[in-house]
Amino acid sequence: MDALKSLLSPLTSSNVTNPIHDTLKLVVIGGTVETARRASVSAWNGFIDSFFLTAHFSQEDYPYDWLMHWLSKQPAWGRSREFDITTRTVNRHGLTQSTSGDLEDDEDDESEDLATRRKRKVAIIPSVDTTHTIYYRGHWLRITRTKRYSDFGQCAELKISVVARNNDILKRLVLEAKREYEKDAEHRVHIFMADTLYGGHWRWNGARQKRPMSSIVLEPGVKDMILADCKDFLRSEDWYAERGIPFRRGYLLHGVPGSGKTSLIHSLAGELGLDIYVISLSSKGMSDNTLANLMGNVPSRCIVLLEDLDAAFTRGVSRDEKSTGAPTSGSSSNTSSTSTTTAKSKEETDDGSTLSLSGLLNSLDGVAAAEGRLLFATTNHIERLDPALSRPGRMDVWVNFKNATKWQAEGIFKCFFPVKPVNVTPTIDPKDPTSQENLAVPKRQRPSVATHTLTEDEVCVLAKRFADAIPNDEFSVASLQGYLLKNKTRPRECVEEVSAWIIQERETKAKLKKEKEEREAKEKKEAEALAKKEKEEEAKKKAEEAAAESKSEETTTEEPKAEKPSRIKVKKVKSSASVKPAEKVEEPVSTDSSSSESENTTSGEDADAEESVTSEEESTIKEPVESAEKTGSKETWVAVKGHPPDQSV
Ligand SMILES: Nc1ncnc2c1ncn2[C@@H]1O[C@H](COP(=O)(O)OP(=O)(O)OP(=O)(O)O)[C@@H](O)[C@H]1O
Repeated sequence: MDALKSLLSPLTSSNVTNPIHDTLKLVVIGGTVETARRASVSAWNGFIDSFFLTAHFSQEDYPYDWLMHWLSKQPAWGRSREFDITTRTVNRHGLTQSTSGDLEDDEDDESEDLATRRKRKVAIIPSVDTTHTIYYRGHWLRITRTKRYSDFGQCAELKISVVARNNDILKRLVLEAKREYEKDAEHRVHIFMADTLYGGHWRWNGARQKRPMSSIVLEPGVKDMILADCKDFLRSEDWYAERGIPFRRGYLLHGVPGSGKTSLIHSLAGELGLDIYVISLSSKGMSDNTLANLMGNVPSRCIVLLEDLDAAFTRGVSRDEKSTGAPTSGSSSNTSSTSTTTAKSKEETDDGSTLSLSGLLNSLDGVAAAEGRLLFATTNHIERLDPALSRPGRMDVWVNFKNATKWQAEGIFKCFFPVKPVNVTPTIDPKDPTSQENLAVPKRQRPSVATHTLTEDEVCVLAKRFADAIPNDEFSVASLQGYLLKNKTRPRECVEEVSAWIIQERETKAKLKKEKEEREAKEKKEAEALAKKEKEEEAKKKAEEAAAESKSEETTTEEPKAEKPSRIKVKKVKSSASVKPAEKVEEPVSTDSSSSESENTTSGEDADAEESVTSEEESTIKEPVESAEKTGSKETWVAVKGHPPDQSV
């Protein structure tokens, strides 16, 4: 106490006028005030916290999305005084729809260019680490958005605090947010992509508009069959449980590219209200563990899509022949493919992908595999799949997708040119193709589909003519769609010009086929040459190794048996030379600069002959072993031949 008094005395004594003392006085007073302030703030926070209920929502889980979506619709959220402005609206937290904070450009768009640009919406999101207060059902909610760094990278978190006796208000808030989110998501399908980093997790990839089932044109009954099967499965959980059958169902969609496999899955997801979880088995870093992790972490009701199932096994052949699902096909057993595989194998194993067939099978129906999911797998090469993979229980329903039939051609034409004209702008003369082509109309006035007026009869007649012109099973639906897209505003011309298009397509196909064949032939030739070269190099290497080995044996046998006749050693050299290429024996001779001139020009066989001669000579020369050791292995070899360094010089 006395010490404190003595410290403060210079400050309190009235007769001190020294400026240093004044400064000290201020510092002490300021420090005391600040300490008091901090203490009171902390006491207040403690007091408040004892009344507040706080909930945390992590971006990694769905409630975060529901709440961000709900918040995006609150006026107070949009009026935040500290905010980020972003155009990156494709975002898991639902800012793809208009939010209360969005900036809208109200100007009428005059040009097509502007109409396109206008779609880029500017959104306002309250910035991180600031607290916002929102009034909700008689309570003030304190909301803070923070960012933290998790194992999977950056991760946002939402903290909501409310003064309340129990957590009913927070429960109501979460449920309301969930309902609103689901209502808005009704028209979209959420896509999640497998991320193989950090042991495998799901990354939200966007929400796509639902695709109506009517836009998928398949042979009659196929769509209905699949849809009915999926629906039946989803409501049969108890049935499966009663019989002890794992509640899973697999669909294998196989066939030509561009025939509608992916589109059908997208459309089914929309119809069934399920999200899609996409796994690419050939992606970098995919392993048994990663796949098991991913499969174990899908929600109970969803579609899991394994795209291009065969691709994983095409790689797998070179990765681990024992454990992959690739049956040994004719093509893979020929020389060229083997050598190509060998050449690629290093590159493929380097990416850390170690997926095996057993790993894949386990993740599909092992004990840890998720239940309640619909598994869809697509492939263009069903013949490459292992039968174990496609057996019932793993793939219960198989659907073959072929090139377009006449029936499909007619159907897709009708999809493009529906009977009723939609929102036809009166200023456009539908019969004038040039005015139809000009679709640079502002979005609000622009019809959602092509501007044409065709009666039902006209559409039927045109569709029939179009289908008649299309050969069965030659063109994919995707290529027909491409042609129709080019002519989306010219239905009549589209039909008239279809024969010319077919000829052109055939020519292009033939040209591409020829180019492909040439390329393949060239690649095969190169691969064969490479394989031959590799073989030769390998043989050469082996010969070199054997020669080196025999030489070292010779050296080691020489040391303890320095006194023995050297004929034995020579015999050894001779025997090794008889199985290896002659030049290998010659090599040490020719590189030995201290050897005689005749040695430099001697062939391998000559060398052998010479060796026997020199060794006989050598038997009469008692060479000190030490001198040979001093000059290294080559010189030792020479010494054996009777040319000790001191003699040759
Ligand atoms: N049967 C179909 N009905 C309607 N549209 C189709 C059909 N088949 C293909 N398409 C159209 O062709 C395009 C490609 O289709 P999709 O991606 O579904 O084919 P895919 O069979 O999955 O091809 P790939 O095997 O190459 O992945 C899509 O834009 C789709 O609209």
